[in-house]
Amino acid sequence: MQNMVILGATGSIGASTLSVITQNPDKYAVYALVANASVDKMLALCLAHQPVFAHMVDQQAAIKLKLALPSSSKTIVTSTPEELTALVTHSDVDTVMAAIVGAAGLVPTFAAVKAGKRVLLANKEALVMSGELFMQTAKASGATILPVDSEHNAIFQCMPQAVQNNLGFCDIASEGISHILLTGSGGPFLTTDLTILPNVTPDQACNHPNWSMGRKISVDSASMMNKGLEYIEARWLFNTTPEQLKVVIHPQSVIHSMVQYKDGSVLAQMGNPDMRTPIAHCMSYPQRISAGVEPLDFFKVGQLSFLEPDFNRFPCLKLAIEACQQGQEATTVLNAANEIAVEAFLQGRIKFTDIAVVNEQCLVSVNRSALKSIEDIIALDSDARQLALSKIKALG
Ligand SMILES: NC(=O)C1=CN([C@@H]2O[C@H](COP(=O)(O)OP(=O)(O)OC[C@H]3O[C@@H](n4cnc5c(N)ncnc54)[C@H](OP(=O)(O)O)[C@@H]3O)[C@@H](O)[C@H]2O)C=CC1
Ligand SMILES: CC(=O)[C@@H](O)[C@H](O)COP(=O)(O)O
Ligand SMILES: [Mn+2]
Repeated sequence: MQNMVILGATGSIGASTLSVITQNPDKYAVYALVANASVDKMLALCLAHQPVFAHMVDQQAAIKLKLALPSSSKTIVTSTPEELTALVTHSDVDTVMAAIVGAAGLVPTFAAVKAGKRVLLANKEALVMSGELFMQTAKASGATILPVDSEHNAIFQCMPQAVQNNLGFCDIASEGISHILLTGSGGPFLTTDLTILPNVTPDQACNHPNWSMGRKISVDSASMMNKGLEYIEARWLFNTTPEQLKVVIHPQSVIHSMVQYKDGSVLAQMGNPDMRTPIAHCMSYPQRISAGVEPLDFFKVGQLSFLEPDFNRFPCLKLAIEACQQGQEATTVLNAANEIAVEAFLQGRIKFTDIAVVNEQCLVSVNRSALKSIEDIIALDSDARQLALSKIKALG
C-alpha cells in the first residue's frame, strides 16, 4: 500500500489522480489532500476519500472546512506552511503527487524531494524555476522523480532503462539517442487568423482542442508557452543539449512525444489524451495498473499530422527556448512574468498577445543574480512578478 499526499487535490490533475486511486483501492491510500481555497471541492473530496489530513493554504478556507466537516470526520485540517512541510515529509508518506499550479508548488514539492520521497511531478513550473537544484537535491536525497506531464512521461517510457534510472544526469547520446521530439498540439489558435489573436477571449483560449485542464495551463497551451516550459522541463529531466531537443506540432495529441535513435528508429508513446494514463504509469512504475482510460482506437483517429512551429504565431515558445539557453535565472524570470501575464489576461486586463510582450520585456530587463538556493529563486521570482505588474500597468 502506498500512502499518498496530493498537492493540488482540487484541480484537474488532482481529480485524475483520485480517479486512479479509486480504481485501485488495494494499492493506494490517501494520506493528505492539499489545496488553496476551494472549500466546497475539498469538503467533497474529504467525504469521499477520508484523508488523515486536509490542508488549505488559505487560512479562512481552512476554518470554513473545519466547520463544514461532520463531527464524525477523523480528518485533521491544517493550514500553516510548517504544517504543509510536515505533511509532505512525514515518515508515513511514500508518494507525493506534485500538482499545485505554478510557482506556488515549488516549496512543498521541493520539500518532498529533499525528504527523499517518490515524487510524481506534474508541477512543471517547479522544474522551470529550480531545475538544476531540484535534480541535484533528488540525487542527494535518493528521491525518485517520475514525470507526470504527458510529454515527459511519454519520453520517459521511450527511454532505455539506464536513462530511466538516472534522470537529470543521463547521457542520452551514449544510449544511442539522437533527438527527443517534444510534441505539442498547437492549441486552439493553431490556424486562427493572426489579426484576430489580439481579440480572443479567455474562454476561447481555454478551449483546448484535445485536453481538459486548468485555466492557467490551458492559456499556456494556446500561446505555446506550455511547450516552452516543457522544453525547459525536458532539458532538466533528460539532461539535453539544444541539439537534442526539438518541438513538433502534432494537432491530434495522440502521440505524446517521441525519441529518435541513431539507427533511425523512432519510439513513440501513444494513447487517448487522458492524464490518467501518465498518472497511473507514475503511480505504479515499474508495474502497470488500470487507469480507466478508453483504449486508443486507430480507426477513429484516422490521421496523424505534424508541423514545424511558427515562432511568429507563437513568440512565447521562442522566448522559452532562448531563456533555456540563457540559464536558470532567465527561466525563473520568464515563468514568473508569464504567471502574472496569464492571470492578467484571464482577468480581462490585457490582450492575449500582450502575454508575449510582457514576458519579453521582463526577460530582457530583470536584474539577475546567481541562484544558489530555493530562497534565491523565490526572491528572483518575486522581483520578476513586480516587474511584470509594472509592465502590465504601462500597457494601459
Ligand atoms: N491539467 C493537466 O492535464 C496537466 C497539468 N499539468 C501541470 O499540473 C499542475 C496543475 O495543473 P491543473 O491540475 O491543470 O491546475 P488546476 O488549476 O486545475 O488546479 C490547481 C490546483 O492547485 C491548487 N493551488 C493553486 N494555488 C495554490 C497555492 N497557492 N497553494 C496551494 N495550492 C494551490 C488549487 O487549489 P484551489 O482549487 O483551492 O485553488 C488546485 O488544487 C500545473 O503545474 C500544470 O502545468 C501538467 C500536465 C497536464
Ligand atoms: C496534458 C499535457 O501534458 C499538457 O501539457 C498538454 O500537453 C497541453 O497541450 P499542448 O500540447 O497543446 O500544450
Ligand atoms: Mn504536457
